[in-house]
Amino acid sequence: MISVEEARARILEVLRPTPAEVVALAEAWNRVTAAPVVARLTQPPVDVSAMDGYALRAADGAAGAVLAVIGAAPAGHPFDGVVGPGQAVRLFTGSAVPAGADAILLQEDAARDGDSVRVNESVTLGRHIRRAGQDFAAGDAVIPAGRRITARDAGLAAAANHPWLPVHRRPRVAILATGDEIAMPGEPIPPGGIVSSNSHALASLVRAAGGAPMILPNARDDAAAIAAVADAVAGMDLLVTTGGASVGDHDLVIAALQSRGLTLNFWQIAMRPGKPLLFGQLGTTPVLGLPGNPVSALVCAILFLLPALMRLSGLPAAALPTTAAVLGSAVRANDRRADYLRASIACDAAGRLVATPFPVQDSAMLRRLANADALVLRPPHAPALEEGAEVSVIRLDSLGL
Ligand SMILES: Nc1nc2c(c(=O)[nH]1)N[C@H]1C(S)=C(S)[C@@H](COP(=O)(O)OP(=O)(O)OC[C@H]3O[C@@H](n4cnc5c(N)ncnc54)[C@H](O)[C@@H]3O)O[C@H]1N2
Ligand code: MOO
Repeated sequence: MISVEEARARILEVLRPTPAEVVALAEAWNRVTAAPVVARLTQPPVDVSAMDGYALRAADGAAGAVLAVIGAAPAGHPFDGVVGPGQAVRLFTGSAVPAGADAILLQEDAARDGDSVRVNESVTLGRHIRRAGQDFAAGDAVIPAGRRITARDAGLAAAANHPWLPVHRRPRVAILATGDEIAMPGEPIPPGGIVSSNSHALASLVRAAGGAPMILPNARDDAAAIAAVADAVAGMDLLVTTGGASVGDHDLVIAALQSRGLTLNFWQIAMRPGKPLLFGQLGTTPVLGLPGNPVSALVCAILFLLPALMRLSGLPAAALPTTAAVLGSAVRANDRRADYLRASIACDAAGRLVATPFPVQDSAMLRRLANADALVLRPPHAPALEEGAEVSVIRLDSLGL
């Protein structure tokens, strides 16, 4: 059994970002840039006023001075003359500062009288002038490659005059649930069977991470049925299977896919829940085989599928961030499998995060997982800890999953 860290590294080593496609800026939110966004213009393009008021020479702007108003320059209508000594030009927020002027007299600090204006408050050289290029200059890389476009980035790309952006194609992820006992929600359930929750949970997770999920029809515990998916997944960026990964007589995923050329990179990791995780390559399609137990499948998806999707999407791939918390109840010493305990989170009077693991940690208890706020990390062979001891947690609430 390999460690969680080695398993993640082996997965990320194999995966490559999807190729680029060009999308309209309106569609670019949450996509990942495939090239730096380079400004196609300078912002602001010229020196502009940050306030409504008058442009003048700072030397003329002492309190009590009276200046001749020689014109006006509304935003978008630059004044094409020069502001000379003793002169001022009316302007507004966003107006280009006319040649000759080097200060702004605020409207509130001025008294207008026909063609002249009186300075009531002395001006300061350069104050209230936004310099050309103060935000960015043409040729600046304003957004790097490999960044998920936020609403702020979309605004920045627009300001830099980009109607389209090159982004990585959404990773296409095929999802296959296996098992004679499972039925899709709403379908007839075989005797003693259960409804497949994994396909929908995983599809939602893939979508949340910016991927395009494709739920395949469930495969029975039958080698030929599982092998048949090899044809369906050509052209997918990843095949995710659930179930049939353990050691039972009906756990056929590895053997069935090996009959279609699967090369196994690893099988079984030192982790709970999720020991029977497998990873390999089926033709050009990487295969991540998750355990069937719903909690195991989802915890493994959080630990391995999310970073895999980051890599495929063109993002820097990394383990999920952890947060420090204190235990709300004691935990036992751990064995050789890293444990990820489902826990609730609260804040104590001192403002510390308190993580309280649920007393029962069965990997079939999906409701518990859905209600968990965090996973408490218990490294292999970690000692027993008392209530109040420090632990690392992965916040599930902030992942939006
Ligand atoms: N003798 C051993 N038995 C088991 C071992 C072991 O090492 N030795 N490992 C256990 C661990 S740990 C896990 S996890 C499970 C995983 O087994 P599989 O990946 O082969 O999963 P299945 O046996 O097919 O199913 C397990 C469980 O999950 C339910 N299931 C399956 N698919 C779905 C689905 N799409 N949606 C919801 N639930 C699903 C299935 O009905 C079973 O109850 O093996 C242990 N056994
Ligand atoms: O690892 Mo299994 O995932 O313990 O139930």
